[in-house]
Order: sequence, then structure tokens, then C-alpha cells
Amino acid sequence: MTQLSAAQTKPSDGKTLYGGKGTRRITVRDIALAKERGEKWPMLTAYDAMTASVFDESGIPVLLVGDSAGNCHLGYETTVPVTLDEMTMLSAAVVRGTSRALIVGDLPFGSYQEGPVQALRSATRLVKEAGVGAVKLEGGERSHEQIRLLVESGIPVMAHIGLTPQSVNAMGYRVQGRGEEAAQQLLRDAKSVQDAGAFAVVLELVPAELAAEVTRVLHIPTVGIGAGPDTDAQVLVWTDMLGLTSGRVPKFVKKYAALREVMGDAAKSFAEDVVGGTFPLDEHSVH
Ligand SMILES: Nc1nc(=O)c2c([nH]1)NC[C@@H]1CN(c3ccc(C(=O)N[C@@H](CCC(=O)O)C(=O)O)cc3)CN21
Ligand SMILES: CC(C)C(=O)C(=O)O
Ligand SMILES: [Mg+2]
Repeated sequence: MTQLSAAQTKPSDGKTLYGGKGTRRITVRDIALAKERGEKWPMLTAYDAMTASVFDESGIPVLLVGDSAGNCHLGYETTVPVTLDEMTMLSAAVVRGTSRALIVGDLPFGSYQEGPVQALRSATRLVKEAGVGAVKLEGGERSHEQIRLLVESGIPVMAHIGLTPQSVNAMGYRVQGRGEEAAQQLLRDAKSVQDAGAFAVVLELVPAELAAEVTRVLHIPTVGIGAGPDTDAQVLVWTDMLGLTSGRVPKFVKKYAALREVMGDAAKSFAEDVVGGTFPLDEHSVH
């Protein structure tokens, strides 16, 4: 289908993914229609109910309970140690904190690599115990059968190709799809997940020109992270984009706030008030 600009096709009833007035839960069907309209959309990660409620009230249509919770929420070095129990608990909290966003639960390392049956058992926990509307898993051709069984079983799947952080011990954190051979492999991976029935695909750390080509070739939406401006959607890790992550953040991150400084300054003000005896005042006391 030819891509039309959002301005040309934006429905007058405001049913756009971002800025839409609807309050019902967004579905994968809504996501598919956005690509037909040529509408770009934002996705953020969330790991807890409170943060998720802020993003939901801000109109972010899709929230990913990413296994980046490993390094951004749970204090691990990487996403590799994250368990399905942990993802289930965090996903349930994000579902409870939201009413409009589609919640996508990331399947952690080791919960789907054994094969389609293991993937279905794991995804079913996220759907039944946490209430997610979709799951995400890493891998293109190598995850084709897993995606196919989940989709056949009624669980929408977001795929994730390019840099797949659960494979950090094998591939490191390097740009993927550079050079003709790697670009052809990425295109095969993209088509493979689409053929398996994925409703969207994350493209992580791939050259912008290649991400644009994948976006043109596929009929399902692409969600870029470090993949240039031409993907259908963009995702960032929330602690990175709000300036809360400690230490290094990837260079594709844009920092929209400085929460680390805001929170640190507030903690110091509280401490100084307590030490100096200026908190609590009478107005904060009961008599
Ligand atoms: N805080 C955080 N942000 C993320 O975006 C993120 C996570 N954690 N954890 C899970 C994965 C891992 N991701 C990563 C991790 C490292 C790089 C990285 O080091 N990138 C280099 C570029 C490498 C290259 O040029 O080849 C960089 O400097 O950005 C990128 C994405 C993305 N995801
Ligand atoms: C970076 C996104 C796509 C992710 O998989 C995560 O946050 O775990
Ligand atoms: Mg992830």
C-alpha cells in the first residue's frame, strides 16, 4: 500500500493512536490500521504501575514491559538473568496501572528458545496471569516457529530483530545489518517474522537506510530503536529518555528530562530539612 501522510487520512473522530480520544484498550488491529494511514506512533517501556499510569494518561498508545527491566529496574548488568516470574509480576503491575495502552510483555531469555511449546507456555503466563495484550520475543528466522504457534493460539506477537540484547554474550552490543550480506539477512528475518504472523517488529541498532527499506517492504509496522527516522514507530527505554538511568546510555537516546538530578536534588532538600529541623513544620503535623 502507498503510504499517505497522517494529515491526509487522519479521521475526524480523532481515532489516531496518539492523540486519539478513545478510552478503550488499544488492540493490534488499531496498530495495523495506523500503518495503513501512514501514522507514526510512540512506544515507551514501563516496569511499574505508577510510571505506566503517567505514560497512559499522556496518550502513549503502546507500553512495553521490556526485559530491560533487568538493568533499568532490577539492578542486573544485562537482560540475560531476568526470569519469567519477574516479567509476569512487572507486567501485571503495568496492566493494573493503565486503561488505554496496549501492553506488550517481553519474553525473557530462556523462556522461548527451547521451542514453540515452551514459548506458548511462557506467553500464556503473561497473558493469563499478567493480562498483557501481546508478547515480544527476540529473533527473526530462528524464532519463526515460536511466533507462528503463539499467533495461531491467539496471542499477538511483536518480533525483535537487529541487535537482540539477550544474545549479548554471543554478539555484543554492535550495529547489525551493516554490509550487503548482513542487510540481506535482516531483510530475510523481517519477512520471516511477518510471514509467521507477527503484528509488528522492533528493529534495534540497524542503519537508518536499511530500516527505511524494511519499513517500505513490510506491511506490518516497524518499531525503531537506534534505527533512524523512517520506521513506523519509535521506542525508547523510559529511564533513558527521562534521564534517570545511571551510567552510560546508548547514543541513539534523546534525553527529554533530567529526572536523576530532579530526584537527587529533592532527596537532598528533604535530608537538609530533616537535619536542620525545618521539616516537618506545624502544617505537616497533627495535634
Ligand atoms: N538502558 C537501556 N537502554 C536500552 O536502550 C537498552 C537497555 N538498557 N537494555 C536492553 C537493550 C540493550 N540495548 C543496547 C545496549 C547497548 C548499546 C550500545 O552500547 N550501543 C553503542 C553503539 C555500538 C555500535 O556503534 O556498534 C552506543 O554507543 O550507543 C545499544 C543498545 C538497548 N536496550
Ligand atoms: C529496547 C526494547 C525494544 C526492549 O526490548 C526492552 O526494553 O527490553
Ligand atoms: Mg527486551
